[in-house]
Amino acid sequence: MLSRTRILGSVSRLGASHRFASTKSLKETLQEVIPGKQAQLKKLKAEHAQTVVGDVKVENIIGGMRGIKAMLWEASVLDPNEGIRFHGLSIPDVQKVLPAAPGGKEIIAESMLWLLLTGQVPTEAQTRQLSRELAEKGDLPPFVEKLIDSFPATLHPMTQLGMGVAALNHDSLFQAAYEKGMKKTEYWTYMLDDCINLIARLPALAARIYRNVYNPGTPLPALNKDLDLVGNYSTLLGFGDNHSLTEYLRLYIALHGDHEGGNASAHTAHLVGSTLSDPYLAYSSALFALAGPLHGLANQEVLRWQLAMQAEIGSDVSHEQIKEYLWRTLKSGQVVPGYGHGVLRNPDPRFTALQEFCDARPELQESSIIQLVKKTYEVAPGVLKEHGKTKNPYPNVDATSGCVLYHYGLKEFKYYTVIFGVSRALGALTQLVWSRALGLPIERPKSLSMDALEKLIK
Ligand SMILES: CC(=O)SCCNC(=O)CCNC(=O)[C@H](O)C(C)(C)COP(=O)(O)OP(=O)(O)OC[C@H]1O[C@@H](n2cnc3c(N)ncnc32)[C@H](O)[C@@H]1OP(=O)(O)O
Ligand SMILES: O=C([O-])CC(=O)C(=O)O
Repeated sequence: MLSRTRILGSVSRLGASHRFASTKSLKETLQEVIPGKQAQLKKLKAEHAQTVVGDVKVENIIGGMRGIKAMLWEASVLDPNEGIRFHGLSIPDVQKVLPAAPGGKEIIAESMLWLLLTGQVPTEAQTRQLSRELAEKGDLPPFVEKLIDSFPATLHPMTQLGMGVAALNHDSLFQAAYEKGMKKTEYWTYMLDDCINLIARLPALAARIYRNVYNPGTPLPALNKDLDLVGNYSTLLGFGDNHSLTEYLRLYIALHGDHEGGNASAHTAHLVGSTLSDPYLAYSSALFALAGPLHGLANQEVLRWQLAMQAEIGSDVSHEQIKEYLWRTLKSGQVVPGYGHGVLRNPDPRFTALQEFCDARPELQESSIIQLVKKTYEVAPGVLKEHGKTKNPYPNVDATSGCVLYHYGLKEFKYYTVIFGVSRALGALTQLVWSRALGLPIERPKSLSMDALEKLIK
């Protein structure tokens, strides 16, 4: 593990303005940081616009653009072997330096958001100030409550979340200012205001969906202005007195916040936002990408698959029995959910951090579902290597994220991707602010038909 001194070094390596933040607000801090980034981009354009940093092969074009370096994304970069770094900080680094909730130990959404947006580690006071701001802005407009309440309980929670987020654009400050004719230099400030308002409203929106689908008629408490975002979310879900689950949700939501720009949800937000669509519409689109089983929905699929395994072969199973079950899944032409990755080539450090959370808690050590996930991890990479298709036979974060929720009583696994959706807003919305601050253009890559491609090859 890195020493605190080395982590502080890593934070300060980000530049003179990226040391530990002062007493400034989030907007004031960004105001200070933005000119330096704008100058960096100007220099890159002036000195390196024609510098070649990679080449494009036919396999990239037909292979989902895998491997092409094609987007600017400021808050995080994913290394295939080491995993994600947020402004240069690894997961163990952020676990050391980012403020937790009062009485808690895990990173919270606010401190992660501050780091993602500014590249700085917030002080305790700044974190609390942001928590209060989010709680004060967190109520839903009554028409959105009515809209959500009108959905049938059988409508998938992710569809409800995406529709609710899109409807919140009724109040978009960015869109209103655009209609009035704001200057390009003002884009980012309205974008920031919208992004903060959206993040603030996600707990009330996501919890209302949970209440309507799984506990209809149960009253929803008012937001507590002294709680952090996830503390409030957990309370609204009905788990506020379960400290372990609340802490787990804090860690889960902070760690899923950003995974560089090319993943399907973040990229969707970036693409839609590049048309100057407001952040509610951009993030709503991202949520529908997250709702696919190869991406965010895999966390629901993992649990469904592990429970089916448990129902078929029992809880106290041998490695050999799990191997046979894995082979049955593969031979039936299905993917093993929670394994493989588009970029990672080692176990996902988010998976490792969530496993460490389990290892530190005796009640989780005794949980049959958590033990089954662990045993599966012990044999799945070997089976997937032997199967020989996937480039990465190791677990991704979805392999473990749901089982802790399940153990602590949040058992409705069709809801799990909504929690991921509350989290991914932190990174996707951060980049929308940066895209507007840097004046990035509309995204428009070149496509080719197979005939056009063959012509090019000749
Ligand atoms: C938060 C997240 O989004 S993390 C990802 C969550 N998704 C999952 O866990 C679903 C299971 N995993 C997968 O489907 C894939 O590994 C993905 C979608 C994550 C990555 O896809 P790719 O980058 O295309 O993976 P890769 O290049 O290794 O795929 C090569 C082949 O291996 C297969 N493969 C990849 N992962 C798996 C798996 N877990 N089980 C079985 N086969 C797999 C692919 O389907 C592909 O088969 P094909 O040649 O018949 O089309
Ligand atoms: O990076 C990816 O492609 C998928 C992923 O793990 C994420 O979005 O969190």
